Amino acid sequence: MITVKDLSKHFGDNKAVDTVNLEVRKGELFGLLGPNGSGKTTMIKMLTGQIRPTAGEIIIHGINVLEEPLRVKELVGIIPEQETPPSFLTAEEYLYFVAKIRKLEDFEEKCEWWFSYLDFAGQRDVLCKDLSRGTRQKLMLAQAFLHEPELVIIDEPLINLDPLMQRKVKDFLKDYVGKGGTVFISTHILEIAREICSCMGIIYKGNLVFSGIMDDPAIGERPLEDFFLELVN
Ligand SMILES: Nc1ncnc2c1ncn2[C@@H]1O[C@H](COP(=O)(O)OP(=O)(O)OP(=O)(O)O)[C@@H](O)[C@H]1O
Repeated sequence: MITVKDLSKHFGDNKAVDTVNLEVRKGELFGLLGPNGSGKTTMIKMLTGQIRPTAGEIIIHGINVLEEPLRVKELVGIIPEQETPPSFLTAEEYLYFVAKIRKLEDFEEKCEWWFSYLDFAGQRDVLCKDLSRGTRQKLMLAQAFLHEPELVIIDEPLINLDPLMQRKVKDFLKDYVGKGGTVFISTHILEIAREICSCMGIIYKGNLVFSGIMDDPAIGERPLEDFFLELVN
């Protein structure tokens, strides 16, 4: 589903991402882990066509992201880091707007499902600028999954959500990949990865220092935190 070859992004002398190679297969819930400033968001920005790499190649669903960014954006659901929906639309207007762009026909039913599942129907008529941060994140999750894309890429999926909503989103993500979807998340919260991801990559100082399944023999019986700290210290 995602193939990354020799991918780099340098900001001057800062090698934010440096010659990363990565494969994410269909049906995986892949977690990109790493300490602050290690290159997670830079990776996601390149995967989603928000910034151009310094070097390397990204193929998503057989499409070259650099050559056909719009085709990739049509196929993929995206939640960028700390993204906020347009301030001048209400929550419902925003979802309907996204549904129109995605050319969905039965969108009212789908929007209703999201309002109900994430329990924010009461805020549907509130302008996005006046929504709480958690409700904005619910809206961003709804818009990313509305067209049921084959791949969803999310920078910090559970940010600003309370424990109940975190539980619901985790269950939803596991269910989504169980039905054949693919989800790529970045997080610096190891417990999230341990709980929901089938595979993970660990990035440190721009280098991918580990990539494998969650019960990879290299991790063994150690707590994930110990394994992580050995790699990033
Ligand atoms: N637009 C930019 N210009 C210059 N440097 C940048 C830019 N964006 C990111 N960087 C640098 O690239 C490195 C990686 O940053 P990035 O945001 O990808 O890390 P991260 O792993 O997502 O961190 P965090 O967990 O703190 O969000 C950092 O050193 C950061 O300062």
